[in-house]
Amino acid sequence: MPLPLHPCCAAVVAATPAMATTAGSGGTISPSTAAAPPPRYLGSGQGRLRLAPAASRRNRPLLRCSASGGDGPDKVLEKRRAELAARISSGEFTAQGPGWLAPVAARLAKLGPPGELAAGLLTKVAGGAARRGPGLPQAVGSLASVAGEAFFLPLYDLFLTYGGVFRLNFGPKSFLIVSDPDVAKHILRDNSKAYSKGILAEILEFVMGTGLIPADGEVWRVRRRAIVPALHQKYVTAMIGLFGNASGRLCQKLDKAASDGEDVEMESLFSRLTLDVIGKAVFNYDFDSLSYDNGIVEAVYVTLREAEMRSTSPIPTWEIPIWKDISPRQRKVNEALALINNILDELIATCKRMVDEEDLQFHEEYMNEKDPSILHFLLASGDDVSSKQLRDDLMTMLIAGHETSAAVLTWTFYLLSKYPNVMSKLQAEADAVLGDGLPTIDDVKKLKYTTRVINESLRLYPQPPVLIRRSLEDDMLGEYPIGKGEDIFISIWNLHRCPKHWDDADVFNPERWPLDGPNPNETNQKFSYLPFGGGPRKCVGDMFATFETVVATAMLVKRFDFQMAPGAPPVEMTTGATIHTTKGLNMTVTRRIKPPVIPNLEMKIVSDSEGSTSSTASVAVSTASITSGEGQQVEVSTSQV
Ligand code: HEM
Repeated sequence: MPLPLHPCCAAVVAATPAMATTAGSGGTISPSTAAAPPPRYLGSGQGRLRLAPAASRRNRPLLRCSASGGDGPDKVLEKRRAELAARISSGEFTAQGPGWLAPVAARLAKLGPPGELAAGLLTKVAGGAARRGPGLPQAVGSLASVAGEAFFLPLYDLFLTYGGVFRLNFGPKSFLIVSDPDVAKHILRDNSKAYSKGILAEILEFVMGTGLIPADGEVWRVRRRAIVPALHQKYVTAMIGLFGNASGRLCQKLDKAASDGEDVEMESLFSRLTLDVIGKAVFNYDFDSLSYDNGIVEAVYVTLREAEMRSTSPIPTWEIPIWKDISPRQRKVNEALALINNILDELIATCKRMVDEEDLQFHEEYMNEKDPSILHFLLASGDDVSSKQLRDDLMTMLIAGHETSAAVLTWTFYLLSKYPNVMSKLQAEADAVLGDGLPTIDDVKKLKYTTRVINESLRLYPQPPVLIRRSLEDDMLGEYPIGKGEDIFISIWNLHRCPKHWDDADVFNPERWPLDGPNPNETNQKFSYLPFGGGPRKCVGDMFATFETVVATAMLVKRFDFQMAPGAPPVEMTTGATIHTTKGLNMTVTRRIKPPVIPNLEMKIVSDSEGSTSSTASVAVSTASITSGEGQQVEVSTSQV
């Protein structure tokens, strides 16, 4: 999920010409340019991930837009929207038929009456071929018309103009863009059998094979039934220790950076954190990427970046017969895949031996204490599956559970740096709930505000921002008939920012979710909020991912203050399966200062009958305040002794 990697957007990006925008700190929109080399950050030298955001991503053919600068995301989006809205209302995007049709028909019409007749016929035939339902609103896009935008941003503006279902024509390609909650529910839940993963499955085949995300039909049904039980309550609860351990290792790294006065690039650190977690959780492999780089970590990233590249490349060079064997890039990818597959095969073999030697009593909440991984559960359950399918499933979960959680943490910390009042509430909760040891399940249940922060971060930055489907038969989307073979993008970004559904849709406001209310999900939000999808193909790792991100966030904010590093490049978005930054999330991390205890002594002199004196002090620890994030005064403690 572009990265098509997770469940979704590969196709969006593949099908949509690469576009780029950067908004600088002043909130202006300008074509993206390579920035000056960023300052030195922890992880920027030796030991930095090869996917290093700063250098290598700058040249990647990804879609970009800005999320930041001093103005914060809201102002940038507002300004950009105003500009695009003006262009939309000028008719720039409005199409009467498929995008390519209008210019061709116009040229034919210039040829006189026979040409006019041909133009009329062409419009009729092509209109039918494009399966336009009556009145289905249409927009036409081109590289030039939306240059400088990330693909989901123009989709938002077009949604405001053309409505919850419209057709977007890009050259000869055409997509249906869905931003209406009822239509999303219809596709994802009520009539889900009539839709497949379409282009997504094609692009991810090289890495996920027929793993759960790209799989369709019977393969998907069988694998889903085998895998879902593995993520039972006891397993997810046991994982909390793993989340705490990995987050503790990250804290140590940050502690060192704080001592050394080095800024840190948080996006790649979050990527390492979630890689370490998912490796252990899915197949009991310790990547230990937070401690050092090794060949396998490198191989995982080569593979991830390749999937990302394929999702954004207009020409599928990897399918050209000779090229794919001689291209150094493809050779590297093949080597990386071979390495990962070998390791997975070894892990499967080791786990099989463990299961064989075990005095096995399999039951619903079965879990091996030494190896609680999903792989162990699957083998112990007697899952009758080929090694290739098992490998595909493990690889799929590795990718699905890694990039998404890392992206959620990245954008959460970005938002926290912009909203210091939220940060201080979060820190107050972490102080109150967490002790010095690792968090327990009871702690996690008490971290209600932290959970709301994650819920709200996922609303503003859904990972992935778009889901992909293809219609397998004729259907009705609301009032519009559609044909078989339509490629559909369900824009979670649009649903999550729809001004009709959300007050102050662009504002990060965890308070919109009451602490004592239910955890927001697609059902109680009527498909206006679907961070984990919905219907039968809903994410299998939703609870896992929520606990993981809650534990990491609480542990980090309890120990450190986070601010954007001075002089750091503005935070810009690139879109793949998840939303990445283009140049990393460069932050200054400082150990939190414990509030000074200021005794408020009211001395009373007391004389006893023998004339000696003593003093009693009623001591009140007064409220201390420290300066947080962006200069805001934060109340940190009040207590009576
Ligand atoms: C915050 C982190 C995560 C987010 C935001 C997220 C989001 C999603 C979404 C939106 C879908 C639906 C895709 C679609 O309908 O096309 C999905 C599917 C899936 N996710 Fe996640 N996910 C996360 C973490 C995880 C984790 C940790 C795992 C594994 C342990 C995981 C495994 C999967 C799988 C296997 C599917 C495919 C399910 C199917 O098609 O039956 N995800 N995820």
